[in-house]
Amino acid sequence: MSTPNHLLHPHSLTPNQSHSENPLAISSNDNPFPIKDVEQASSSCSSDSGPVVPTTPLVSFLERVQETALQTFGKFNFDPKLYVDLSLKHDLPAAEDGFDRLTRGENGSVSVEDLNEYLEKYFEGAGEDLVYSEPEDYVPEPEGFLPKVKNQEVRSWALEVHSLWKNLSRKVSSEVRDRPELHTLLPLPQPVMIPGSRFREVYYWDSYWVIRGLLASKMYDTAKAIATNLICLIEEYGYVLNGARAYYTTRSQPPLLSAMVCEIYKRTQDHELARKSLPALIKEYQFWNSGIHSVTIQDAEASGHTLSRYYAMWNKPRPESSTIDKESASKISNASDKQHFYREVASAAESGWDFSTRWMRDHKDFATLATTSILPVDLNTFILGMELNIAFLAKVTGDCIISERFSEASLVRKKAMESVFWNAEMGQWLDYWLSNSSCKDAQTWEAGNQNQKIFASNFIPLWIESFHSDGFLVDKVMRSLQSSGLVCASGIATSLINSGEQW
Ligand SMILES: OC[C@H]1O[C@H](O[C@H]2O[C@H](CO)[C@@H](O)[C@H](O)[C@H]2O)[C@H](O)[C@@H](O)[C@@H]1O
Repeated sequence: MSTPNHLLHPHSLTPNQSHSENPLAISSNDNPFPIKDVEQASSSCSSDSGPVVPTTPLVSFLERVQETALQTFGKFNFDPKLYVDLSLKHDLPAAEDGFDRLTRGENGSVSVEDLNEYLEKYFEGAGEDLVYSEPEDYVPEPEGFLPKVKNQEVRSWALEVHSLWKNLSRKVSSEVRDRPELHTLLPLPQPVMIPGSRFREVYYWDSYWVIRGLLASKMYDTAKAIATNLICLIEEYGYVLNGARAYYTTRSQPPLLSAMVCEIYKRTQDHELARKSLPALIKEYQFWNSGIHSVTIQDAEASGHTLSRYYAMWNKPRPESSTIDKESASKISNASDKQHFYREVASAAESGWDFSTRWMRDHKDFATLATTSILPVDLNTFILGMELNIAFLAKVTGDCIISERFSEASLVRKKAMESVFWNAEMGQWLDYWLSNSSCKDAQTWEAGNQNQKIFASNFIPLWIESFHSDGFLVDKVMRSLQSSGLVCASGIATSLINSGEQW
């Protein structure tokens, strides 16, 4: 027996440096989004440093339930996330009291019967607080649907995919709004699309592809609703969370909201959405371009190039995978090294590439994860896109000053990407290893710090007009992609190392 069925209900450089040429650079003393209740860890070189955003008492308690469930049900078919997705039937002290009264064996396990009874008595099934919601703009065959697809077989398959919107559409139940302290699900004002299966909540970067799909399906209102939810998260937290759960507040995910808004704007010319999104997008931009996320590298001429990195505000096991993370860290004995490792794990989750050899110093050893020591090509491409998108949205809403500043910032980042990432010999942009992730005042660019391993992310800059408008460059990069070994019969592999990791 693994997990009780009722719980599986289907409906149910240095941080802070800012001396680059970026016209929008933010001084370390002038952080515009002081994150609420952030614990500052010490910043010595050997120990973990950086901010920690606390989670809620409910999340911490559910991690304890998760641990007991593992001890009781065993590893087989065990999904730790299920337990942090439960919501309380009564208040937290009652559930804690019931939990403390369970009779335990030596390893902390309880009998399967007792635990099932306890879970039934105190919790609603995971996902029950996100209720089905019929998307109002869904029609079985939208007018003008994929006009270029003529083949009947492909069209019917595409329509089948289109019909999945009906399965994935949800809204947050009113109970979450009324008693948020009983739920790890966060209240969102508009309907949502979930990835499905164990992912019973909205995810940040998944929403980009969701919106691309919704636009192809002509479901413009649903697409706008999803962007609006993400804007609300920025208004509340200062950044878009990894996902809409209390345990995802400690990190973001690849920042693609500006791309979502622009895609919607280009189809609908919705000025109101463009206008409403701008302050939020600027706030998000500041999140990614200040404090721990921002690093400056000096080139040989002593010019500073400021780029961004992933850096989670968390140095403990990820609550949704707490039991797994603890096991991964079990060989690390020093407490501070453990914290450091947990931050690297959470930062890899922030990258969306959880997990990948891309973030490991030794691809055979997961404990060598070093996400915060890497300046990633894809993240900086997304931020370059953000600069261009903000410039565009500011222009269409009549704010020429903002528009010009962001266009200038995009030129500065493009130059930084060319100086730090571009490798002319390989015809790719390469991730850059920081010499030291937190201790040195200035880092000087060194050719040997470019990570010469091949990843799909090395080609992502071609997605952005500033790069793909250069025909000569496109030819060179395309030749490099064709011969990279990444192009497979059914898609592009993320790396050349078959490590068993997801990415
Ligand atoms: O499709 C949703 C996301 O799924 C993966 O990551 C998520 O699950 C992890 C473990 O449960 C969690 O730690 C991570 O933060 C989540 O985003 C996937 O790797 C993501 O790219 C994807 O957005």
